[in-house]
Amino acid sequence: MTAKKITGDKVRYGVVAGGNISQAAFMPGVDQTGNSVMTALVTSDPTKADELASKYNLKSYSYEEFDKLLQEDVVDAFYIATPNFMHRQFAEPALKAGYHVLLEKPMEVSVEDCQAIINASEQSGAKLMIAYRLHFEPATLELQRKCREGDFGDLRFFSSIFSQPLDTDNHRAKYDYWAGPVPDMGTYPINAVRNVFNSEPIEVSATGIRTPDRGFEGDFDDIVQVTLKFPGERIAQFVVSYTGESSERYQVVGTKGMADMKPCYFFGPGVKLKYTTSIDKKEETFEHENTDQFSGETHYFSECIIQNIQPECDGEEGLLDVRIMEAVKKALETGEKQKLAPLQRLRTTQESQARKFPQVTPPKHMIGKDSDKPAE
Ligand SMILES: NC(=O)C1=CN([C@@H]2O[C@H](COP(=O)(O)OP(=O)(O)OC[C@H]3O[C@@H](n4cnc5c(N)ncnc54)[C@H](OP(=O)(O)O)[C@@H]3O)[C@@H](O)[C@H]2O)C=CC1
Ligand SMILES: O=C1OC[C@@H](O)[C@H](O)[C@H]1O
Repeated sequence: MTAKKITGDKVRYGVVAGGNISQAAFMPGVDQTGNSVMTALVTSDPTKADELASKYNLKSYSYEEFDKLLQEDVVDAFYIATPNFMHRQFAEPALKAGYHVLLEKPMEVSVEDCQAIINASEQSGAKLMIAYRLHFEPATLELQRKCREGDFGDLRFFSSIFSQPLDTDNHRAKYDYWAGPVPDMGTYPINAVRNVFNSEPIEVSATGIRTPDRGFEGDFDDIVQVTLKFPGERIAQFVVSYTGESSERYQVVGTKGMADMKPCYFFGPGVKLKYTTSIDKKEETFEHENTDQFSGETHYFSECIIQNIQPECDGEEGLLDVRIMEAVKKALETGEKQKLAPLQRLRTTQESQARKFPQVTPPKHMIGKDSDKPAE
């Protein structure tokens, strides 16, 4: 199969899974991109197949009908937002069939699965992008560029926290490590520090704990501390948690100055990512407008499809994060430091990727079996 060519002026998207992030963030942001449109929904929930599909004027399909959809001319691309362990199940056949794929983070639950998804994309030439919404967020891109250009001197260390209390009903609470806080939230500090240092870690160590009476069905540590050693004697550490109060921050310290970003990972109405720098003891704060990060990533990916450009946050970027998560898992299981083969990725975030779409208002209520939960 060869990659789908766009015939109209908009990329037609099929949404796979109508969960929280699809309903609250991706779907409401598509219209204002101007270069993207939704035409199909793939869901296991009959209420979503009916009500969510009609809200956006979409053709709906069950998971069992996915192959049928691949044979029809209804979409050019998919946005896949199933739980992590189901990403390959939809991404691989879609890419093989020539459909472009915007795949939610983390890319999958093993390097082997990530590689299979990359192979499928290379086989047909269809574009693959991992939905790293912060790769299109102006404050993030600006700070990462300053770090790499030496504004803070020789970067020495990175430190971060990301915490969010998790509802015991959420799918993340029911499985193993791969639905736990390291793949779910650790993606953010891991991806941030790789782009801040423009480098890949060579050693990983980790400690995890389980909060007493946490009420989660799944077998995973709910608070995890990770240390990453980078070439050039640089270090990064972060803590992610499903049981602490919501909090997020990262700090980068160099020989000449430092940056402190807070908030740094989240999105949504009113969330303005902001950072303060301190260089030669002079403090300055940088705050950008609140942007719709989902519209931004969708606009960029559609542009890549239309103009035949390899997306910056492609499958390699996703795999390199999952490679670290696999090492964290081993470090937690064995209590031992894990070595990673030295690697250097040739691409990194670019400020030209910034997109400034106004934040859309998410719907007040979710449709379907998740409807008891408020849209975030
Ligand atoms: N980029 C970002 O900022 C964010 C990314 N994400 C990523 O998006 C993905 C989905 O997350 P989110 O929307 O929060 O998850 P939800 O639990 O809210 O939704 C997941 C959806 O997947 C479908 N599904 C299919 N099989 C299962 C299963 N066994 N258990 C639960 N759901 C199933 C359901 O959709 P249906 O009923 O339609 O079949 C369900 O509603 C994850 O990979 C996550 O990491 C999540 C939040 C933020
Ligand atoms: O942005 C995010 O923050 C909360 C997480 O649960 C989610 O999966 C993640 O992508």
